[in-house]
Amino acid sequence: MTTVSHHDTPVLNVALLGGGTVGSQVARILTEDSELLTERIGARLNLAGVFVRNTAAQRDYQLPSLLYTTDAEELISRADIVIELMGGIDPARELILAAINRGAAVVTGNKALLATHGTELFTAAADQGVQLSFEASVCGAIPILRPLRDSLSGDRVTRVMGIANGTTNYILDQMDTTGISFGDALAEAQRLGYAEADPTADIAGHDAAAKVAILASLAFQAPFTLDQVDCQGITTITAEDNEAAAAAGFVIKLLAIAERVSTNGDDGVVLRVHPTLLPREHPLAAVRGAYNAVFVEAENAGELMFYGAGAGGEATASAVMGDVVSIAKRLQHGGPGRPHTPKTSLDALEIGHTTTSYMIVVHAADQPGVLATVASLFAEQGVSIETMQQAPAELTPLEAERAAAAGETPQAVLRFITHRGLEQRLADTVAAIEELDVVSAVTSVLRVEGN
Ligand SMILES: NC(=O)C1=CN([C@@H]2O[C@H](COP(=O)(O)OP(=O)(O)OC[C@H]3O[C@@H](n4cnc5c(N)ncnc54)[C@H](O)[C@@H]3O)[C@@H](O)[C@H]2O)C=CC1
Ligand SMILES: N[C@@H](CC=O)C(=O)O
Ligand code: NA
Repeated sequence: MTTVSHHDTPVLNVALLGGGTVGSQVARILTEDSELLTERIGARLNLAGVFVRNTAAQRDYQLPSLLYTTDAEELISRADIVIELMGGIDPARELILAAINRGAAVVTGNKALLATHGTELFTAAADQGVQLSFEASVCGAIPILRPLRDSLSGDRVTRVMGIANGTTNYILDQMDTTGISFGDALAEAQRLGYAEADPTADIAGHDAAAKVAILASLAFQAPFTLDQVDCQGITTITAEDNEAAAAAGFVIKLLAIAERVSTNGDDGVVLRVHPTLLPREHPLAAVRGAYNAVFVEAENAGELMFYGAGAGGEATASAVMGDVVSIAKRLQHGGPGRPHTPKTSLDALEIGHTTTSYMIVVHAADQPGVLATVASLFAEQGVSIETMQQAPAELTPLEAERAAAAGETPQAVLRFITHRGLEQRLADTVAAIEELDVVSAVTSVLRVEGN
């Protein structure tokens, strides 16, 4: 079905099923990043149409109205790659099968479907020799499925454990840190595009259960389904639970766990999703908002941790597009696709171009006006001060005696932490401070990141 455009660039037709939170962002990337994608793939991705319920509805990213259609079959018949972002079981299942049977490759983010009808879909794809990719279905933007399937395929995974649902993590985090009610936190998660169309799937744990079934299928190389997961959601968590957990030094997280178990001659995998108390210093306790994180334990690799945005339109669209580009490269070039060819036109820039913040420790005369003088140098460079602390310089008794005898001005230590600013301006500020007569030394300049 690949066609050639009038510029001799081959064209791959893409059908998008669903134009909601994630679908809209995929449409945006296909449109706005078309040139970049063409350069990476060696073929142009042509968005042939978007299957929706209502062609007249307003969307997060609006395409020309001609591209919206309610005729999925016709759209699929014109596609090399079909991206399913509708959610739900039917008609998503039937449409994916129709695409596969027509020889189109499929990308989906539909964990509910894969965790219930995965075997049927993967068998159909294998029979037809087409790709079915689904990185977006588990933990949004986090590349977790490909590492499990490919990178760890020479190892034996023993356990997968993590936070796999953004909505519930957001709700629990908001309840824990702001005291907001369950209902308000859920409404906010829906507004931000984290929740499923029916958020019961999130709060009852079914979404995390579907994800852990998919994770386990790849980790243990055996098919697992949603109904095999022991699942408890967060609907029963009360403010009292939160208070008791906090008082004991814990935080409540909804964990999804799949582990290889061999007890009393039974060898298999236990799959579970439930609210869990974690010590506040545990790495998973620090996973805030709609972020997800997954620990993978393997016999030879040891412990690995994957972390990133677990939900949201843009983040999830990134994972969808990763699958699309990978498939498109294979369709275009065969095998694993064209090797990565770096762009030579992109320059490596000097560090002065970056933005960061500084901690600057200044030893200066402890006398009126000095602080204002030093602070004015920040202002001159447009550097904003986040915090400033002043303390008298700590001298040993011997040093103090010697300084007094020499008639030296008492010294103060000023410690500044700046807001983020252009590195060059921060460096220039430090140089200007060092020039001041009232400054005896700048004793420490360190960059601050992660603030
Ligand atoms: N929102 C998120 O953060 C993430 C979502 N996903 C998955 O991606 C998929 C899409 O999610 P969202 O974009 O959030 O959903 P959404 O509810 O915002 O969008 C769904 C779209 O599909 C269309 N649609 C649904 N059923 C249809 C039908 N029967 N006929 C025609 N059109 C239909 C809707 O009109 C809408 O345009 C789901 O499978 C979801 O589980 C996966 C990872 C993250
Ligand atoms: N509803 C899901 C969306 C991503 O998979 C979540 O909250 O994690
Ligand atoms: Na992912």
